[in-house]
Amino acid sequence: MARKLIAGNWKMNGSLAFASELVGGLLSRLEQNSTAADFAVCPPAALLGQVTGLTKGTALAVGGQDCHANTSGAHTGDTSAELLKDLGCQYVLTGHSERRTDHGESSADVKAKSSAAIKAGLIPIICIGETEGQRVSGDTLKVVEQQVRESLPDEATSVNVVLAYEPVWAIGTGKTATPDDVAEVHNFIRGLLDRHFDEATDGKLKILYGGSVKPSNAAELLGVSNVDGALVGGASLKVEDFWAIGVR
Ligand SMILES: O=C[C@H](O)COP(=O)(O)O
Repeated sequence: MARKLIAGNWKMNGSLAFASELVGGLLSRLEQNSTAADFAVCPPAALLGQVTGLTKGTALAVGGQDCHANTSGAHTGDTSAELLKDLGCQYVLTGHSERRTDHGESSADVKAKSSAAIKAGLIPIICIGETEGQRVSGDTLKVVEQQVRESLPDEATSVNVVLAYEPVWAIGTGKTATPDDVAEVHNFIRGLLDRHFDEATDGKLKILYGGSVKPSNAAELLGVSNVDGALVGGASLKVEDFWAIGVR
């Protein structure tokens, strides 16, 4: 069975001391245990150099939270995928709903960023998901299909990208999609991907679930068919909770 990926998105949280403590805690647990899941952390850009320094040569992967579509240039405040790769990252989040909302990122932007990530040798974790209004209107599958189709870059294969289904209404709210909700969307995405790549992508292209994942609901959510891991926000900020989500 393919290993699950448990990725922690720290969002705009953390400090030098926090990163040192959290990463240290994860590394000591990884050294002392064999796990059935792979772990990754996605700290804020300013902490990436410190974190990749701590994780170099270990089983803990690191990802950025965003990258620019261009390789370099006059883009104040942005970070290129090349620099993330140079720092030692393996992943980068693209299209997180907070970036789609806070920074007006469209799926076309997400596609361009994901393409840049692949070209730089990173695996983009491409985030998609419907808002509460879209779910209530019965548009969930339509929205998810459009986001998948418009966000997947041309360079995508079943092994160089990861998708993360994050219903926006479940992010940071404590509301969690039911296992049936998650199964419906993940099975639907799997069907889309199989048709898109003209191959059975099962076990290769990972589809993560994100939205209020915590130790108490992780086993149930990670047990749903076609859930290949989790993208964890709040609960990734406590080493015991993040570890407990991946090690059950
Ligand atoms: O990227 C992570 C998601 O936005 C989930 O955040 P949350 O676990 O705090 O709901």
